Amino acid sequence: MAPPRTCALCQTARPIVRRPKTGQQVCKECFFHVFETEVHNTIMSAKLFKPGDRVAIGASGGKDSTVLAHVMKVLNDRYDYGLEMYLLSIDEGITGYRDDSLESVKRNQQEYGLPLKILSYDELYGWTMDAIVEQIGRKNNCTFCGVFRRQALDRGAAALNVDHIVTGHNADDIAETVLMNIMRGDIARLGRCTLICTQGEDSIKRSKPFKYAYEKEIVMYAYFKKLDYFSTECIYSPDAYRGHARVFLKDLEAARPSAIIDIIHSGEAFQIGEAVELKAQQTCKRCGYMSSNDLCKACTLLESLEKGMAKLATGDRNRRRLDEEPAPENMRTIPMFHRATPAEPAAAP
Ligand SMILES: Nc1ncnc2c1ncn2[C@@H]1O[C@H](COP(=O)(O)OP(=O)(O)OP(=O)(O)O)[C@@H](O)[C@H]1O
Repeated sequence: MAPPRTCALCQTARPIVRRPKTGQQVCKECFFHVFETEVHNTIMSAKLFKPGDRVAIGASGGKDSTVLAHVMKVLNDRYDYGLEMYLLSIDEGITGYRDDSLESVKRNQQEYGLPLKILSYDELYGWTMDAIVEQIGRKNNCTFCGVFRRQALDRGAAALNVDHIVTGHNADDIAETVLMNIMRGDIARLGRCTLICTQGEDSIKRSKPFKYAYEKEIVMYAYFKKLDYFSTECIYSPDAYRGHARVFLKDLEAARPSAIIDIIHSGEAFQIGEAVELKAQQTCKRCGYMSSNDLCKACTLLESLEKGMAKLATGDRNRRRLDEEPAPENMRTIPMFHRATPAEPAAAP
């Protein structure tokens, strides 16, 4: 069938893309507009922000967060959200990967004129991912990185005195997570993973304005807008199990593009029974970060690194050996978590 001569939306210009989400043939300007408008509608229907909110954009320099920073700026100006926005980057200390992607973030910072704060694992934990991988190897290092990043983002946000972090998690990421939680039988997480906005007891709000944005459309947007981003995958073997979910999802999407949204809706529709409620939150006895045990996950993992026994930290089998090993005298610990209150002045980025 010959392609249509005019854009399905404006009926005037020549179509140049076929929207992966809907199959519509649209022109470049209409594609930008419909993509931005859908994100705006997501933000409005979830009531993510109110005027005056201070919001940190988790900026990794990759495609999703680069497009997020751009679109957040466009929408904040176009619809007068009244947000005070910051870029927040965590430097995991991965040579040849994060150092390069942070250069993209710095260039974007110049272009958008948003203040940027970079917080490194090295300054917070005394360990870079390069050093962690040296001790633990490539298997399971994602566990350390994920736990450390989550806390680092919260601490960076507290230093900026913001109470809301937005991340570039997209519809594909969320659908993959739904599949992974089903495959693992993790019903408690299944109930939470489709939420557009999460907030622990005293934690900082996190939200995902790209919850319904397809990865393919994000890539197209970045390409046609000529955005400056870093496109290499992490050199320390991305999460293998997620990789299987990703391949499976891509196959489903090829057969039926709505599969991504359908899986998200299925995840949302699950009713979570009382028996699978998450453990109650308290604060870590060592660093004050929220935790469901005496020690938070980051302190536990850091202790295992300091004892030189990090390989034992990610499985339950050898936990006892790890707990029995005395802590080294000069063991590094994470500074006390202190959430700035609105009355306090924010630290300079
Ligand atoms: N080092 C980091 N510093 C700040 N934010 C981060 C960092 N790593 C991840 N994030 C945030 O978490 C989101 C999801 O991260 P993930 O690791 O899945 O990367 P991704 O899907 O490749 O996204 P991106 O393309 O933005 O890197 C990112 O879009 C970003 O908002």
